[in-house]
Amino acid sequence: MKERQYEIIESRENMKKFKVSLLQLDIVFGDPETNYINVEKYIKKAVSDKPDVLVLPEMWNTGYALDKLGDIADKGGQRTKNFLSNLAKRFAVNIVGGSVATEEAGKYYNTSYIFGRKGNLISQYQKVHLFGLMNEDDFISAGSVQNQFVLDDVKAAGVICYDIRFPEWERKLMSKGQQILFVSAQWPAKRIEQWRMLLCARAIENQSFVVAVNRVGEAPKNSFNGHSLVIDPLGKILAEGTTDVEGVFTCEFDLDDLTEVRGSIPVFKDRRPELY
Ligand SMILES: O=C(O)CCC(=O)C(=O)O
Repeated sequence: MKERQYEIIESRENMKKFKVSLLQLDIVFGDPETNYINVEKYIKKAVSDKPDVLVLPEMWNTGYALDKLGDIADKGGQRTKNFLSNLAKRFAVNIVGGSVATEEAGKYYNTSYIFGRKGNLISQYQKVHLFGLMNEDDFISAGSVQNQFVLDDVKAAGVICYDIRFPEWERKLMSKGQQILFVSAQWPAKRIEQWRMLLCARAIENQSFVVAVNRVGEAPKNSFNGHSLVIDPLGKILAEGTTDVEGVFTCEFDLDDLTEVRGSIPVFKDRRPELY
């Protein structure tokens, strides 16, 4: 697999910067050993950009090898938690750990772990909306808990892939002043235009930055072509991984932009939740 260092599409001076590194990786189907090695390699590469946070894709330990979960799901998420905690601490970087297949008390989950710069577990989340088209609901149990967290002093929330088709869920997550929505995905190439549009809509309606990582590469039933995105609160794409080779791209944005956008069109204040 070739590697590509992505370009920063937009970076301005003199702003309250927040820097994100997106790891738009390939995932080897049903092969956690190879995937942990590859993720570590790309985390080491990404930290040279000195990001505030690293973001990983969905189900990066196993891919959607759902019928093998009995052998390859991470029991209690222990391996992944140790792995991400050590790397977060070693490089003093926040990590939005995408998601991994985990086993908890005989059930399987699509689980995300968020770590702070000291290697501390900040939040964990089990995917709430399971994707029947890829038979996820036949193998995986749904979570029911929100994923809101603070990275340094930045308020954020996280969801996984199919969750972005449920704007009610993102609205709920983003309604307490969250500034960034993180999304980790394995979103197939054939619906990539929907991915782009849904994410821009989530950014506009929640007046927040969206940082979304999608994988590249092939799985037995699907092809993936990245198009990881960083989107500003007006829905403008700041960075996009438009190539289907794996790599890291890093983007900086100005959190102060939120104040202006939220001040000029105060949608959270103007909502009529009593009607809907
Ligand atoms: O909603 C879609 O089109 C893709 C969702 C998906 O691939 C997933 O949730 O894993």
